[in-house]
Amino acid sequence: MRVRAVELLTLRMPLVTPFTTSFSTQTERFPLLVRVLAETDGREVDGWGECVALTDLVYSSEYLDSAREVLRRYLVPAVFAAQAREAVTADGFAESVRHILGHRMAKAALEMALLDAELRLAGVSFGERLGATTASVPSGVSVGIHDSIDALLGSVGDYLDQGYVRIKLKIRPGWDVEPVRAVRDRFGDIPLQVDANTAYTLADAEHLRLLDAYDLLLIEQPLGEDDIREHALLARRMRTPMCLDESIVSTDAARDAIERGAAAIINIKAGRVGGYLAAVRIHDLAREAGVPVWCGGMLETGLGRAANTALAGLPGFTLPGDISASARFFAQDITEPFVLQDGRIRIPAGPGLGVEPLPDALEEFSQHALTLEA
Ligand SMILES: O=C(O)CCC(=O)N[C@@H](C(=O)O)c1ccccc1
Repeated sequence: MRVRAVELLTLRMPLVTPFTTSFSTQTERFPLLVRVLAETDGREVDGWGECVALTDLVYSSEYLDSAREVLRRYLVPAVFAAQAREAVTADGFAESVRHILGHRMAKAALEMALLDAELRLAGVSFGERLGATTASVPSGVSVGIHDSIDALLGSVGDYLDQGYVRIKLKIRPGWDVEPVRAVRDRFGDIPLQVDANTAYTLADAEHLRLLDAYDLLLIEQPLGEDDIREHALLARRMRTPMCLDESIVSTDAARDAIERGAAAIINIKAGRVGGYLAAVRIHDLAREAGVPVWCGGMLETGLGRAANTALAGLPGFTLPGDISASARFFAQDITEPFVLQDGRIRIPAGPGLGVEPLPDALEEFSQHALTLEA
C-alpha cells in the first residue's frame, strides 16, 4: 500500500447535554480525524482514524493541538519517509515511529487510519483483524456529575429505559457515596460502577471504603496516573475491585499494574495505549493473567465507536464497555448512528471500520483541514 496524502481534519460537534467529570465539563467535542489517501495496484481508498485527545490538558498530557502538531511535523512525515524505503503497513507503523517519543493518541489515530485503509483494500473487517468473536457487544453508559441527586436519578432512569446494561457514575470528592446510595435505593442491584478520574488520594481511603457497601462492579482510577503503588495499597483496603484507566498507558504499564496488585480490572482505550494493535496485546496479557478488561470511551464519533465495538468483541472483554449509542452524546454523528438494540451495539461487518463519514456531516462540523502530500 502506498500513501499519497494524509489529511488532518478538526471537527466541532455539540454534545446533546453537558458532560461533567471530576476534571471538566464539556459541552462540545473537537474530534481530530486522520484521513489516509492510499492506493495499491491502482485501487484507491480512504483510511480513517480518530484521535481521542481532548482540547485541554485535563485527561492526559496530550491535547488536540499537540496531537495535530506531532502528526503534522513528525508522524506523517515519518510514514512518507518510511514508504520511500519499503511499503507502509499498520503492523510496522509503531516500530517505524518508536524514535518519536510519547504522543500515543496521535500515533494511535494514524495507525488506525493506516489499518482502516489496509483492511478496506483487503476486504477484511476491523473485528476480523482484531479477533472479535461476537457480532455485537453489550452497551454500558457513562453518567456525568449532575447538579442534584434528583437530576441524576432522572438521567439514570432514562438510560435504563433505553436499555443500557451497565451504569457508570462519575464521582469526585463531595459527589460519591450519596449518588451511589441514591441510585442503589432507587434502581436496586443494577450493574453499577464508579469512575473518579484520579480525583482522590490515599488519604481518602477510609471514605472510599464506604463505597464497599454498594456492591459495585469496580472503582475506576481513584488515584493519580502514576500512583501504581498507592492503588495497590488502596486495593488491599477495599472490597470493591480496583480498575485502572489513565495509568495503563502501555503493555508494560499493564503488566506492572497487574503484578503489583494495582489493577484487578483494566479499562482499555486504544488511543491511550498507542493504538488498536497495542490494545489487543494488552487484552491478551490481561487474559493470560485472568484480569477482565472492558473498552473505555472518549466521546468518539462513529469512526472511533466502530473501532471500539470491534475491539470490545474480543473474548477477554467480559465487562460491558463505555460504548454507548451515538445519540448519548451527539444529535448528529458523522457516520450512520450507532443505535442500542436490546442493550447491545452491533459490530460493523464491512471492510475496515465498516462505516465512513457522511459528507454532509463532515461539511457541517469541519473546523479546520490540513493536507500533507507524500
Ligand atoms: O462513553 C464515552 O465515550 C465516554 C466514557 C467516559 O466517561 N469517558 C471518560 C473517562 O474518563 O473514561 C472521559 C473521557 C474523556 C473526556 C471526558 C470523560
